[in-house]
Amino acid sequence: MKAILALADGRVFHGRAFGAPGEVYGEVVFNTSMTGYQEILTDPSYAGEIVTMTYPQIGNYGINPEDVESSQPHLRGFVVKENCSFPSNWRSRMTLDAYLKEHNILGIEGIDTRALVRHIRDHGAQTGVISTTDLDPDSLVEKARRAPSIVGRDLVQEVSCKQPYHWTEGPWDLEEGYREVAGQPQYKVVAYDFGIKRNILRNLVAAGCDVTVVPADTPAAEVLKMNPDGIFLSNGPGDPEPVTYAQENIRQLLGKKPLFGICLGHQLLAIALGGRTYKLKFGHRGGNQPVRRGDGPNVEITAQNHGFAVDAESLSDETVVSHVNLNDNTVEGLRHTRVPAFSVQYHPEASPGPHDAHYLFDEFIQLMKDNKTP
Ligand SMILES: NC(=O)CC[C@H](N)C(=O)O
Repeated sequence: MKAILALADGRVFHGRAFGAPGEVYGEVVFNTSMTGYQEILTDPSYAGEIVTMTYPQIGNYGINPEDVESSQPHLRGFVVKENCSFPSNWRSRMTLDAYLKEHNILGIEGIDTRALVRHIRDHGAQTGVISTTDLDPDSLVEKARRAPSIVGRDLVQEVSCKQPYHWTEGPWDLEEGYREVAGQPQYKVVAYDFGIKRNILRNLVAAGCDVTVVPADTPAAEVLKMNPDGIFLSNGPGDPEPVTYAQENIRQLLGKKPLFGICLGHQLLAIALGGRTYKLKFGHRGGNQPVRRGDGPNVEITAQNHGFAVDAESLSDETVVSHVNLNDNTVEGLRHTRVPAFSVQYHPEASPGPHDAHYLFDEFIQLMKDNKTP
């Protein structure tokens, strides 16, 4: 079946449909990870986005029930050069095509993804439409132009949990799969779910935390009533600016309990501290983004997935930029000098990606230890 991807600026790509048929709009972005498509599909941070994979063949190790970052895919559409119909892996249970059909996600293959990515790099990430029902390029470009932009929309409400829950699953292991962690947890953590990835929760459990996940709009007072040792601010989709209730809650929590934020959590913390965010031209999405830690020679290779960033100029004197992206000098981490709060724009939990930044979970533990009230 034919399918078309049309961008708001008029560029059109013809391809073949896989996954579910239909029509969707979303912010067209690209991810340069060579593996990890299942984790990418199920990362709630991609809600509202049409994701292009730069690696030319996707789906070759199939779909297994373990490599998921949430219970279902969240992205709007999936763009690949070649979708592999004959996966080979001992854990594979179904093809990518069958999985996307099951979850009603549109895929388009046979796209010159190199040309698409170069176009996005030159002209910026923008709204696009994938369709199998309307094959008129002019009509699709017009639909892409009229579709809502990712800027200014609160997508957190679409993905956050509705009720609090307790998380106990630890990291994956070849022999046993995901396992519980032995021993009594030492630190009570409340994790705000702005679209949280499971591997963050698994890493917190592995670091010795008793983790309760709460909905994104849980009032600060309610969180404080639970008397946690630390509060985690999760990753999540879309523009941080309209998520004002979270910014307000974070403002109220600052200085009361140690705070650790990742990605959207980092952006929301920055806004709560008086900073601003802005939309990057085409974002950072992939598993090999170099980040410099502090002023020294330490460089981490990191997993990233974001389209917005914190404006360094907007930060107060009390907020230190702790990490910088070596590709474009954007802010990758911050730390408050007076109250216990720090955050990173990238993903120390990887999944998919390198584990260089795993030490950040230990830093959160240390911060909770230093601030523990007897
Ligand atoms: N992974 C994330 O949390 C992404 C943060 C935010 N949605 C962005 O695109 O910048």
